[in-house]
Amino acid sequence: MTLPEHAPASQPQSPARKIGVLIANLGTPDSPDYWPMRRYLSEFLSDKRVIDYPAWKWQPLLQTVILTKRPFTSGANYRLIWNNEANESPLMTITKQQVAALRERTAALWGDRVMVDFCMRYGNPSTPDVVERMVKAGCDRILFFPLYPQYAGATTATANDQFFRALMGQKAQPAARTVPPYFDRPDYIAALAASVERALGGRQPRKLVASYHGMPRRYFEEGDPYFLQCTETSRLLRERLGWDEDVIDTTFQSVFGTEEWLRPYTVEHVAELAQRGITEIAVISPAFSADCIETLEEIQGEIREAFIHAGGKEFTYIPCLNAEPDHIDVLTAVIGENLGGWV
Ligand SMILES: C=CC1=C(C)c2cc3[nH]c(cc4nc(cc5[nH]c(cc1n2)c(C)c5CCC(=O)O)C(CCC(=O)O)=C4C)c(C)c3C=C
Ligand SMILES: [Fe+2]
Ligand SMILES: [Fe+2]
Repeated sequence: MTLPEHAPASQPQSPARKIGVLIANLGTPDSPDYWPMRRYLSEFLSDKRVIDYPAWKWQPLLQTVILTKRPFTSGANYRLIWNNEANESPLMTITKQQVAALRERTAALWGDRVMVDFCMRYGNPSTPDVVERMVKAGCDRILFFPLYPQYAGATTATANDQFFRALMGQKAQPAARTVPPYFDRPDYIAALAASVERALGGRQPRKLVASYHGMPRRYFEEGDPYFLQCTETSRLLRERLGWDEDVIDTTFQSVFGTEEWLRPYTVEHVAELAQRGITEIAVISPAFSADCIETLEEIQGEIREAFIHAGGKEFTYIPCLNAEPDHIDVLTAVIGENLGGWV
């Protein structure tokens, strides 16, 4: 290609046009030590989509009280589950496995025209860095896929916000699409049901607790559809399993701060179940596409202990869909549908 005289020497030779599929998850600290934990939590908890108090009110409390103590307590929890071999959190390891599996599938379907990569909303690899890499590799179209089955302002919307902010920095801005929530897709529900059957060997438990990450109740009252999408996932899962209405309970975990969050709280609910004589339960966590600190430490630690302490006997944790082949099938199908007209 002949460049016009005024083109800078560094002008890129237009590389082959590609389509980027950018998988996004929440993020995770680079290490469980104090400063990486503090940096990560500060970025996360300064996000207005997560904590919506005015900065003048929230930042002094966050930067002094909360970020003095929480990096130590959260760091200790991350240490319990850390993948020491790869020196990263389980969320990072599983996200990499999901992306590796998706690359195989997309390569088989669309060859090297489609490139798959991942970014995190907080921490590394950052959304702007990966968008930049995709543009440099020749992507003139990007499909952005926040890996949350249920929409929440604090997860899907803030990931999308960050993606669009990253695009603001691009001179040659690619065309962009975002993937909608998939909480009610029959193949996602079928993959959840299969994970229940795998973990329980096909038997029906006395109670299956579907524990979703919580959020302040006020966000729901102000219009966030997360609660409704979670209850719909539970209902469809129960129907798919063919179980009676009282077998699955929907609960919410990970309460943070002093406001009322979505109820019932998982930790209280499992203790009540044990006290009512329901001493064998299974717990699934459909809002997480990958096992993370909230499932590996909170559910399998704190929540399990609350159940046993209240008289519970058998607590079965059903792992997230992670890089299971049927989960990768679902994600590939979602990608294929959302690439309509591009491939
Ligand atoms: C799956 C959906 C999620 C929603 C909804 C959500 C809302 C939300 N979260 C916080 C505060 C914290 N969340 C933390 C961890 C965390 N949260 C999600 C997902 C959702 N959050 C994931 C996948 C993770 C795990 C990340 C990992 O590295 O494994 C934490 C940090 C953990 C800790 O310090 O112990 C906090 C804090 C709020 C306030 C909120 C709703 C507005
Ligand atoms: Fe969270
Ligand atoms: Fe937690």
